[in-house]
Amino acid sequence: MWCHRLTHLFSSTQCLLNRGSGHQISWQPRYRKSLPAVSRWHHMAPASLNCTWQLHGDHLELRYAETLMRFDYVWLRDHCRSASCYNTKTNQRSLDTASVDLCIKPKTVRVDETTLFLTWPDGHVTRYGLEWLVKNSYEGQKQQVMHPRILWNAEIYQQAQVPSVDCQNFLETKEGLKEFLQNFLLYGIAFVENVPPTKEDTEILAERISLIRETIYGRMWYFTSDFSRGDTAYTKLALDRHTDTTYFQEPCGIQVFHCLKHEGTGGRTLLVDGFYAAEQVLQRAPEEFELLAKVPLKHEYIENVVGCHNHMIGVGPVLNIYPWNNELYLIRYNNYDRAVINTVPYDVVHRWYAAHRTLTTELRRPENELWVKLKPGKALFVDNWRILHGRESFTGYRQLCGCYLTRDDMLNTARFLGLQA
Ligand SMILES: C[N+](C)(C)CCCC[C@H](N)C(=O)O
Ligand SMILES: O=C(O)CCC(=O)C(=O)O
Ligand SMILES: [Fe+2]
Repeated sequence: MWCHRLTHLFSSTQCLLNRGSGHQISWQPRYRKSLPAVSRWHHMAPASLNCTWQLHGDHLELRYAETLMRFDYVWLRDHCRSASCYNTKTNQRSLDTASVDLCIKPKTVRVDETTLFLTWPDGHVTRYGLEWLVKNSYEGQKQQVMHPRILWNAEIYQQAQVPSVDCQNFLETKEGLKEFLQNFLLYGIAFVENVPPTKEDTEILAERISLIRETIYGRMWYFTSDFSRGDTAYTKLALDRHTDTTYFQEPCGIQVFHCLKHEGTGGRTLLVDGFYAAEQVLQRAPEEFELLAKVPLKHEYIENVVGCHNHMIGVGPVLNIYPWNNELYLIRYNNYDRAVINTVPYDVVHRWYAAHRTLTTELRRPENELWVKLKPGKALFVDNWRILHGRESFTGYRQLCGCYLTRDDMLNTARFLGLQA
């Protein structure tokens, strides 16, 4: 039995992390035919009594820092950090993994206070720091929070009183940028204030945290209700909550909105934390959560207006989770752009509709809705992999500008600033 440990670093309603056995999307490791185990535990000198190890037919078992770890022998050879196996200047592997005998076993094993030493049949010696092993082992990874997040409904978000960052502070100081990114990572939305209301200034903001992802809508876009493009966004109509570009194989990571002008009524922006809603589904109906995470669907963008002919298709489940720790990382939800369902048989389709309804009910709870009125000078960054946006219908002239950004490069900036991302 493969055990998943539940890790509670945040309360369960606040964090969608390692969910463990409650939710059965996990994978089973394939065991090689095990050789008889050597069941003699090795204890270390008094100084390191907290480390014990045991050699098995196909793996090494190591207990250190209250973590029981199991290492496959090929893994231990493959990750060798010696000068001939790993280039510390480039942080790249030099060892050709394909040259490792899949039945390899260490000839000798030794552990001192800090280090595990393995000698291989050809005499090569591999050293691992015990701390490094804890950090990099499967078991150690599972105990770590990958992405700290605060899941929110309107009340949680408002009570948190997350401050907007001042534009100058954001552009000119490391602290301003770091505070902004920390909030963005935690909540999936963040605001910058006192931005000059132009497309060019919005572009400068966007480039401070990531790279602009150019799409069929251009690099920086401007839009009004002129129906210049074949999409409801270019009208005055209300738009229900959704994520954008669900019809891309990889939906855009971040969306930036800056309202440059609005002379009229309505047009407020709706924001809903998709991960909070998904967490509610997981708590109430785990089998429906699983279905939403497993059934692949198509989303489609078909446009035929003067000068714009586009047909985009993206396939993927509504909820995307990392298979190894069940962490949710992307929600793909857009009922407008969802294509014909022809990837699932009829009986699964029916259960899928029921699961989709459960999620929709959560997403539509008024207490989960955060309404904001975007004004010139206030730029909004939305994590399009997590937060749904929508808008109220409006009257009058309204002009929005913005762009999409890549998520990887935002994470890169965050890591550079020392944030966990
Ligand atoms: C943001 N901008 C106006 C450029 C594009 C809007 C794209 C709308 C599309 N239905 C989607 O949800 O992806
Ligand atoms: O008009 C708005 O406020 C947002 C429209 C929209 O959903 C979009 O542009 O992606
Ligand atoms: Fe949108």
